Amino acid sequence: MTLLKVENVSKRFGELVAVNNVSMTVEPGELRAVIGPNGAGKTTFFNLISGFLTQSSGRILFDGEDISALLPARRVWRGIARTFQITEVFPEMTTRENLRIAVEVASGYRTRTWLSRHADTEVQARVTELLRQGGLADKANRLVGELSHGDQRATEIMMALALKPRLLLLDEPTAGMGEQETYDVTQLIRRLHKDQKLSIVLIEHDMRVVFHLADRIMVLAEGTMLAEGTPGEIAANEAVQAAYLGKVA
Ligand SMILES: Nc1ncnc2c1ncn2[C@@H]1O[C@H](COP(=O)(O)OP(=O)(O)OP(=O)(O)O)[C@@H](O)[C@H]1O
Repeated sequence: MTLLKVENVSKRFGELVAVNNVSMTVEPGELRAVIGPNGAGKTTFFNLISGFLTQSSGRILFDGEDISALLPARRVWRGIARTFQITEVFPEMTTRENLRIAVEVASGYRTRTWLSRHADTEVQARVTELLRQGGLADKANRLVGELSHGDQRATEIMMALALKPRLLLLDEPTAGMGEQETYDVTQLIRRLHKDQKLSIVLIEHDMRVVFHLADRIMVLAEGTMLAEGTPGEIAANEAVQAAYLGKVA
């Protein structure tokens, strides 16, 4: 069954139509990129999926159920997790502590004052697994604020994964990063997608990242969907070249 179905969604801010009648489907295990020039409506589109904004019209189905009216937290519990353009971690805490908080929240232990030995062992095992998957094992005891931008992003992504999402939304995961960090974060996303068959939608400006990762790409321009297709189809699309890729080159 289709995992995410966005149907004819629009978002108006007064006179401005930031997202104009956009539809998109994401199948289980798919990695979908959303690209487009500045102000195209990408972040607004993400905010509609995650529930930080409510659409002016249209609807959003997740796993066949209409989630259009659900608050963000409810969508998280349904299985939609997201990261932000600006990394959201606790810089004064270690990588392990950051992940531990996320695991405790995900397992409902965060509100308890005391954990049984069994629960504690379970949490620790999950944290260790996430550290390993995120390539962070050797940085487990470092303060996150002292890590490279790429490792901070990896920590944030693994915190989102602690929620065991069925859909991960990544808003410009390589924003502001140098070559090496961009490469490392791209490899991490690729691993999560390929090894864990995680369904991912990502907004990304770096075309090398997009064409390396995406199964399918949707191009937004001025709030409307300009094109949709495989990386090959998008690269060959003249409207896209004219409106977007041409400007980048
Ligand atoms: N809360 C808001 N109120 C009013 N206008 C908004 C709001 N959020 C976004 N917009 C406008 O909607 C349009 C789309 O913005 P959005 O941030 O979604 O684009 P974007 O494609 O993510 O851009 P960028 O690549 O620069 O992040 C822009 O014209 C923006 O100014």
